[in-house]
Amino acid sequence: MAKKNQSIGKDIFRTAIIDSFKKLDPRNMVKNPVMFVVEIGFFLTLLLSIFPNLFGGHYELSQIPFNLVISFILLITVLFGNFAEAIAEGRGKAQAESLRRTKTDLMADRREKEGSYEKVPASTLRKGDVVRVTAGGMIPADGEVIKGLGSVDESAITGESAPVIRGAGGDFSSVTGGTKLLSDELIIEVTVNPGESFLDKMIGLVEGASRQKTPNELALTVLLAGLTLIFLIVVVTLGPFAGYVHGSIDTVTLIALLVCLIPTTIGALLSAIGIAGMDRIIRFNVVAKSGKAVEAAGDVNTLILDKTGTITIGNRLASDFIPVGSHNLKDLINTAVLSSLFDETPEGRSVIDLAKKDGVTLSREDYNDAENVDFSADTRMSGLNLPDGTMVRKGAVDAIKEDVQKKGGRIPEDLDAKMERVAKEGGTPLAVIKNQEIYGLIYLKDIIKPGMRQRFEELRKMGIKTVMCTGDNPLTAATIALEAGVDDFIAEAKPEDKMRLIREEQEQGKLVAMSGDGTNDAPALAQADVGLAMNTGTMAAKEAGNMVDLDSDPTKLIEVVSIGKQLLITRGSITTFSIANDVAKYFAIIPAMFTTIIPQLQSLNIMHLTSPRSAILSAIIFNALIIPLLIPLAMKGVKYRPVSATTLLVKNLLIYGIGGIIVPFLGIKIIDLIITGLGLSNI
Ligand SMILES: Nc1ncnc2c1ncn2[C@@H]1O[C@H](COP(=O)(O)OP(=O)(O)OP(=O)(O)O)[C@@H](O)[C@H]1O
Ligand SMILES: [K+]
Ligand SMILES: [Mg+2]
Repeated sequence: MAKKNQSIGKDIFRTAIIDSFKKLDPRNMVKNPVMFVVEIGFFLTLLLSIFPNLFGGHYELSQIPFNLVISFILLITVLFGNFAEAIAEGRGKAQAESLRRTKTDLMADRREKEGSYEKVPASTLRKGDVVRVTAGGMIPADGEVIKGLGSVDESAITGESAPVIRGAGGDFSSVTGGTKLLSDELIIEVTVNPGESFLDKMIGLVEGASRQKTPNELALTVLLAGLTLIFLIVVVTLGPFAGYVHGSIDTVTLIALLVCLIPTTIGALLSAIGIAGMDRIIRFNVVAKSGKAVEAAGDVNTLILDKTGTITIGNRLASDFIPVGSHNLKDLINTAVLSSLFDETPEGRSVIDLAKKDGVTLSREDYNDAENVDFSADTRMSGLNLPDGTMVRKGAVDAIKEDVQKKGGRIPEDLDAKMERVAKEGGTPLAVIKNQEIYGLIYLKDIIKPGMRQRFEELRKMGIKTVMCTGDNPLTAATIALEAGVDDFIAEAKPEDKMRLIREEQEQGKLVAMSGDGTNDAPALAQADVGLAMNTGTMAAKEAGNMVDLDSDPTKLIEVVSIGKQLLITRGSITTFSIANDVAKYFAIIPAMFTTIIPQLQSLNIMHLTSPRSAILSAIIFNALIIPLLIPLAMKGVKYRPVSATTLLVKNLLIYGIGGIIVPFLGIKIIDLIITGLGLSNI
């Protein structure tokens, strides 16, 4: 989607400038206490330019140009802050615009009560409606495929041109309105009402319309407001203090001092940093439902991944039939096909396909009166109940064994050895039963995605623990876990086990991220601090998670974590810089203010600025200029490499702390020289 427009275009720039002025509205500014104080400072200095003796004191005509200049610089400071926020928002708005263009007026084939189909505008479709889409047609609304299988071009949403398979049953059943069916026919049940579609929600998210301060941002805002209040008290008491030593400091100078001391740099950039972080996630084709989710990603300690489809390719196909006990291959294949006759999962269909190669096919029509039992992650079985009471199932070996034992059946002696052989190769064995007789195994093959080991290595360097959580048996799980290089694994996990694992980690004070696509993953996705749902997954999963990956690549959690960390580090670095920065301005202004009153303070005047007024001007100009200079850093983020948290902290303190002290010394001195050169040092 957004990959294409990464640069900031002319339009965004122009809109951002206009928005910087609109944002001057005090009702908006009050949300940012630090910058609001600067705005109040602007109004006061402006008033004092017009009425220099507003607060008493003696009227000096020479005061007016100086007051005006200070007032103007304060206005510019506020505008710079607003511009930073506006430009960060602008990119999102541009992306929303391009998404909106993909929303065209579609027509839909809606099923009526009598079962016939009628053409209606897609905008009238409601939750529960059933529509038919044929090859070449557009999918009119978000929904769940209830019949059929076809390839879909989702490039309008994901930017990926490779078609994806969508079909009934399994974890690939959800489709998105505005995408195009390339082959076959799908019957789809609409899952959303008008205006609530995935695309609508995405537009809202990238536009930032629903953006709220994250808890971290809120905490930092409170802290910055506290600092501002402290400096306000300090500066206000300076007046009487000067009076005590028989001097006086004019109000404009005090306001300039206050603005220099309060953390305006971070105050101005805080919101832009957050928006830019969200934006970076979007450019990775991940839609985050809140900024909080992105931040949580930066603090994640434990990553929970499922095996099938995340660590492995996930296209688990039947590759062999292995009879056990006294049963022959033919009987096993027949029973396996019977158990899979109505199983729409990729596993089920692959059994039918493999049997066909062995010359065994059964027709669904002959079994119309059989009762179909769908696969569920709870039972870990699927199959049929025939009208004569015969029960046919295939499923996870431990689940089948338990079932057979409950019915008083016998476990064939060679079952375990044969199952182990499959599992040790990383395959998934499914046992096949008719009533209480185990006929043999189906060997489901899956392979590990390339590059997984490396990615887990990176995560380890970041101090993140990876746990594979699978419904498969312990042996298969152990094989895959070892091969992929995860830190830990849990096997034979039911959906509630995933959730329990997440809770246990959270109870130890850890932040947990997981990715998932199935309906069975939904509770865990909701419980996790970061729940990354796959776009190919079911609606339930997408709704439960707080992020959706449009490319449906579960390993992207790794990038999401990096982006989250980068966001936190960027904010931390600029905060450090901002506060360190203010220390330097203190050294520029205080001596300048007091040297006439208390000559002893001359020893503090280490910067040797030309005149008190030039010192104040230089400091406040630097204070304003540093904001736009840091916008690129706020937007792009501080570079992040996987290293331990302490190394990172030390490094950033050195760069942004010490840098934050040195840079303004140089900057203010240079500005002072320029002002002096221009002959304005005694304005
Ligand atoms: N269509 C099916 N019919 C019968 N049994 C199945 C079917 N699909 C999977 N199984 C069995 O149920 C088990 C659990 O499946 P589930 O989808 O919950 O987890 P998984 O896909 O193995 O692992 P993961 O949680 O890593 O995705 C599988 O390991 C397999 O043994
Ligand atoms: K400041
Ligand atoms: Mg699964």
